[in-house]
Amino acid sequence: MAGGDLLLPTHGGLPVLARAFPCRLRLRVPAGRHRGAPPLAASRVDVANVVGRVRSSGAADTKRRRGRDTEEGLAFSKVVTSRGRGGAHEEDVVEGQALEFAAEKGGDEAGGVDGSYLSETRFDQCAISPLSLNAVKDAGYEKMTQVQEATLPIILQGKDVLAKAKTGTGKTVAFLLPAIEALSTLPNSRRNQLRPSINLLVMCPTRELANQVAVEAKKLLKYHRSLGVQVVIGGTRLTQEQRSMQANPCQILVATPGRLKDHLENTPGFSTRLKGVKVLVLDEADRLLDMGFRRDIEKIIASVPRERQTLLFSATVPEEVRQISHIAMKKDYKFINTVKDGDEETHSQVSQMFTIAPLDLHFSILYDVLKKHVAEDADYKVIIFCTTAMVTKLVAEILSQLKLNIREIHSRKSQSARTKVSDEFRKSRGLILVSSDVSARGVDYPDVTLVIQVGVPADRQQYIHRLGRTGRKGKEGQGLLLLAPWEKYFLSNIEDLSISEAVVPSVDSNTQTKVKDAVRKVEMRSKESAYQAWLGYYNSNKTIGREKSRLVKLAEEFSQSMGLGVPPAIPKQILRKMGLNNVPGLRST
Ligand SMILES: Nc1ncnc2c1ncn2[C@@H]1O[C@H](COP(=O)(O)OP(=O)(O)OP(=O)(O)O)[C@@H](O)[C@H]1O
Repeated sequence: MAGGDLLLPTHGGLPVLARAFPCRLRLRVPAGRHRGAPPLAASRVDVANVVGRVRSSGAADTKRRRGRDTEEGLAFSKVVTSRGRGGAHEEDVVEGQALEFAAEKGGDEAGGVDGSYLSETRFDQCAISPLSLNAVKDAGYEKMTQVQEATLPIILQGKDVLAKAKTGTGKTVAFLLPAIEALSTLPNSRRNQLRPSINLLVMCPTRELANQVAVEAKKLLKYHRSLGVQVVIGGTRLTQEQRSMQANPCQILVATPGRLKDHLENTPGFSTRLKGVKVLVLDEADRLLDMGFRRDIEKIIASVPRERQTLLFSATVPEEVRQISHIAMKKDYKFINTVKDGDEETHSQVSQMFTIAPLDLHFSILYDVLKKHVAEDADYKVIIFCTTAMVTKLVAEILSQLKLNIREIHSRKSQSARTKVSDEFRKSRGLILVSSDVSARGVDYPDVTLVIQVGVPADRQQYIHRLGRTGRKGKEGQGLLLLAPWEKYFLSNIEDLSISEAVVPSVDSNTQTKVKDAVRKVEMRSKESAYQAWLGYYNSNKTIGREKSRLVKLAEEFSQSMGLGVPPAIPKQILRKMGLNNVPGLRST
């Protein structure tokens, strides 16, 4: 950074970004863009003392959906133009009834800076069983969160519900608790069979999230001795899961779509067990209903009884998800939106910044920001999101060479390694997790201090969910989006969020040399894989992948940033799969 000064509003703000950027920043305040804040009196303030908020307005109208194979660098994305945001009221016309619950500011609760995620209603004021109530107490929950308060009575009535609530505000308990209540009233005979029916099926897009949901379910089941929970997520041999389901069949199943489909097709008696489903939950519903998972989900829905209760939960519910929610829910479902009309989908206590810098500076900037953050906050806990599994691996290797305390998680790691890293990161501080989108949604790592997104996220939703790994339960957090100049177009998708520009840090030559050395030490194979994955990811990006000759030039820039004079060659069949077999400038093997 040019050692610049910070132009800040003087009306307040959080001293949080100082940790990520203890150097001085220049915030760009777009003219006439702030809303709902007192007039901004810009003054020069050291960023180490205070960071202000800058609000922008305008609605993003372009939403993207992507396939789940981005991890392999073979993603596809489809641009869908919605009718605009804040559509809760329009949506009444489509189907279902929209209910809005204003999340007004509350006091400072549960250790957070913003208690607004909690309601004033205590669990013991609700019509839930003493068994559940005791478990809720043991879990340390006293008041309900806003989304729990808003959805519980309606779910207990047996209604289908589509619920939207910001990240980290307790949606898991919101669907699990009433679903468990519904199960606990089923006649005992159903539960005592040798191979009992599955009565509650929870679908999650990732293995980590499925495991986490099962852990939360176990907490709530503590006193419901006759109810059990099981997870089927893949990553282990199918036979192993089959054996454990046979040895200890449970009424609650948490699953990822691919593996559930495998069991439907290959596990004797499994489809019969699914005929007992009373409640179906799609956690991260918009993700499960997008093109990457849609087919599997449709098949799963066709395998459970039509007469059931369905609950769809997410922090983001784009218009197109409302349009297709009839795939899963009854016509008279309730849409419960706890994000107040006009409020942002992200948390106000999370400061968001973006930086636009040439690709060849990204590793140095990343190191610089991390070094400063680590030095400022002994309790640091950082997640860095990268575009693909292989780019994640590369970034983790570079940062490890630089002696930072790095862990790595993505789809190419074994499930046991993923679980180990995930458990460690949940419990620890002083760690940096470099991750692909396997950690983007739902995973609840407490006290993450900073989320960095390197490269353009798949879509607006993914940006919001990744950012949502920090600032959970009303706590402070920071987010940084690091883009190359040609990725700047993405900002129009998030221009309604409170995100401000930070100028490019001026990384000193010592740091640059150190980073170059670290990059040089990384194995060639990692670089080759990262290059291939990078090309696949951006090739499938509707904006960047449109012009192939430009894409090839940008990929060359990426390969140079890894210190390679000549971009690596790519196997012919992979180039063909990407539709890049005859593009000049690409080398093939
Ligand atoms: N009533 C409550 N009081 C205090 N803490 C709660 C309460 N309900 C849930 N929590 C805790 O809040 C945290 C966030 O919950 P959860 O992971 O369900 O959030 P979420 O809304 O599903 O987030 P995401 O959108 O990222 O999936 C968890 O640690 C959970 O244990």
